Amino acid sequence: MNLGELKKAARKRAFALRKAAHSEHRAAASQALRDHLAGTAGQIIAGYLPIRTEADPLPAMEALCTANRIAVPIVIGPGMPLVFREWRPGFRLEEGAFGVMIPMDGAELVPDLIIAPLVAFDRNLFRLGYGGGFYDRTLEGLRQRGAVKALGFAYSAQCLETLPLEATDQPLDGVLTERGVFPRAP
Ligand SMILES: Nc1nc2c(c(=O)[nH]1)N(C=O)[C@@H](CNc1ccc(C(=O)N[C@@H](CCC(=O)O)C(=O)O)cc1)CN2
Ligand SMILES: Nc1ncnc2c1ncn2[C@@H]1O[C@H](COP(=O)(O)OP(=O)(O)OP(=O)(O)O)[C@@H](O)[C@H]1O
Repeated sequence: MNLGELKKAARKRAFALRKAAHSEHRAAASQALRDHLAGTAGQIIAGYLPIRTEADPLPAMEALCTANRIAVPIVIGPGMPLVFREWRPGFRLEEGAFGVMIPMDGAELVPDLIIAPLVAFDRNLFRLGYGGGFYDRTLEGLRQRGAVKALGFAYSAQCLETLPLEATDQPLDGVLTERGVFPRAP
């Protein structure tokens, strides 16, 4: 199998694991993220509006939005990094690329912290997404320009022993699951 096929196979396996975990641990994961970030102030935090069986960061985003500015990702085109638009509860939404909801109005913000959805992660905190390379390109660009932290948000069941990797894959700074922060393998 070539790399693309290996990634596709890992994605398929992890989707099934994520789906099972989502029905069992959804509330616990949302609460764990909320607890983990409690007390954060004065930051620009990129969350996301969840699709399918992604861990749900909305309770944390709602709790954080008074002391911080919250943004969500927007796909502006294939091969492009994501941009982030300000989000608050009640903002008018429209459907963007890939069926993801995006705010209709809101300032474009550069995040200090990115809460990244994912399909699978590994013990070295590498991440597998839907295959567009959007978070990889975004993190590469932001890391070149300054300090940005990337926190993966997932169910612990989405941890695979090894992920097929390529040179452009950007590691996360941490992964938060319903069981807390996942340790990087020694
Ligand atoms: N909630 C959420 N918002 C997000 C992302 C995400 O992963 N989750 N993104 C992260 O980048 C961007 C949207 N990118 C996405 C890219 C692909 C698919 C997707 O479902 N892909 C299909 C295959 C698409 C095709 O090629 O036809 C699939 O996986 O089956 C979803 C979102 C920005 N917003
Ligand atoms: N910084 C980059 N520059 C150019 N190409 C890139 C970059 N990052 C990723 N890519 C390309 O994007 C494609 C998809 O990457 P990958 O399979 O890792 O996406 P993903 O992490 O699963 O998706 P996403 O980040 O959108 O959730 C790959 O062909 C990869 O080579």
